[in-house]
Amino acid sequence: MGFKSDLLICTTLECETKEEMMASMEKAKQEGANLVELCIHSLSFSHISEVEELISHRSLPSIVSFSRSKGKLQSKKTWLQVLKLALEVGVEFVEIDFEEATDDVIAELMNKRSNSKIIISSYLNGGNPCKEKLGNLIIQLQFTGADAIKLDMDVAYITDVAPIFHILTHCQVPLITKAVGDRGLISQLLGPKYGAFAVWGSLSHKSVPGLPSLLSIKQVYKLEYMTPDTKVFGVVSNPVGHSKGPLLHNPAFRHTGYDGIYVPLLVDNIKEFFRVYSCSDFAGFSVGIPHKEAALGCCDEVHPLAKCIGAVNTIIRRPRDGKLIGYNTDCEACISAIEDALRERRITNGQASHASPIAGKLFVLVGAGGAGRAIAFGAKSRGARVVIFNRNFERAKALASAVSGEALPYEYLNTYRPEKGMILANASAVGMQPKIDQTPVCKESLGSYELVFDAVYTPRNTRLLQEAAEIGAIVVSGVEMFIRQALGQFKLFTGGLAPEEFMRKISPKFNSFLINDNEIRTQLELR
Ligand SMILES: O=C1C[C@@](O)(C(=O)O)C[C@@H](O)[C@@H]1O
Repeated sequence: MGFKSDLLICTTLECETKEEMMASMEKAKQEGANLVELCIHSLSFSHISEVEELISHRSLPSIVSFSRSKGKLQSKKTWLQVLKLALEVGVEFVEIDFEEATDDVIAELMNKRSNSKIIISSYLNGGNPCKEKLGNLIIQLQFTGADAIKLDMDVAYITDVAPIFHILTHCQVPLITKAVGDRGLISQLLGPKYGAFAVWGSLSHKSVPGLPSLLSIKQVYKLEYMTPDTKVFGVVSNPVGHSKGPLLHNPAFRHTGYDGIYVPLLVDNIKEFFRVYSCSDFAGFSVGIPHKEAALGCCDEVHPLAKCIGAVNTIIRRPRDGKLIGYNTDCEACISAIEDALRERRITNGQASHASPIAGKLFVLVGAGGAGRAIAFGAKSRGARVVIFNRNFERAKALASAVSGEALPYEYLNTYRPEKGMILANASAVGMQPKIDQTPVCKESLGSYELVFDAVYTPRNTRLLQEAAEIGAIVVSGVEMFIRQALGQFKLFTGGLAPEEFMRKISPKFNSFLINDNEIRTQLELR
């Protein structure tokens, strides 16, 4: 893997006082930034000498920017004075808005500078501009004679980011681009692949929609290692922020020396997503809620198990012909985790047998979405009797008929106790972060279950699992299913075996990663 040591990792500092700005700069440095954007327009200062002091004492290479439209009514004179002063002090970059960049201003700044570079920036509001419009704007920006140009644009959908990659590849001048908003995240995470010389991140205490944290850039994605050949993988989901996929797959790629990156993909329309991101670089995908069923229709070929389940959680782009092939790794992941836990108990009790410990059992499933379908088919394939509860009764009935099971009205779930020793599997989102105080089945009803499984893995120990453990049931966490389905995906993504021991070793860090700095260090030491 190549090392792009010259990648600039930047964060924007908007602070009221010089002292705050200095402290934030220090923090940015600790979190891995090697460049900061000092927004002078956010500062309250009574004399320009304060700005001079700030710039002279900067602890990181800096971009001095001063947006007059966002500023605190400083006059044009102050504005120009600040920019010229920054050049005199020898700051690395000075940034000006395209609207302010008249020929006179540019000439004045060019005359003043020695080694500083001038960035001319523009903000494009309104989403989804066509390639031509973007191309024209870039030409205009280049025409100013700037050393680098910067383009921030609002995006409404993840597919609106694609033109950014196009212009990054074709621009003649160093280009910085940012797609603003939640759906713009990949503009930073994949930018270096397409030639971006700088990426933006946020400080850990100040999350900004659409920006990765500086810590995740350095520790999780390691963007400085990205090359044009890096293969792109990601989890197509909505919401996607809860996914621990990036924390598992990125270190696993590195551990095995595979040149890939795995990113969160916040997708609204999955068909459109695959239509737009159709090049071979986008090599493989995990599919999460609510897209697992619709994903089936996006594939050119579907593995028989996934077809039978009616849900796809893994898609790879076949290198030889670019076709999308769908798989389901959820089914085996969940059922084998439940079987292993039951077998362990049987072995402890001296009752080991070769048959599936699920065979003949009453298997109570909550949820009939993509994950629920995979679990229902898995349970049926092992000879269980499947009973399905789902808020939407029609969906429960449809799934029950597909697995020759029974659907019961959701209201009966809490009183359903036909026999002892049943298995309960929650495949609904009840209990998932942030609603962690919720549970699909009340504690009083859990006594009839020998084993309780929860597909929810954020948090690791859901209320359902806590209460099941309290009454002595065997509990199987969604983390186990998550790891197993990811092991299957890794194999499909890379064609090689997944580093299981390593992936298991890093998974206990999931809950605290990116929250606590010490945890991140521990994670790093593990690698
Ligand atoms: O259900 C899940 C979880 C997941 O969506 C995630 O959160 O990373 C990834 C999917 O592959 C898997 O089937």
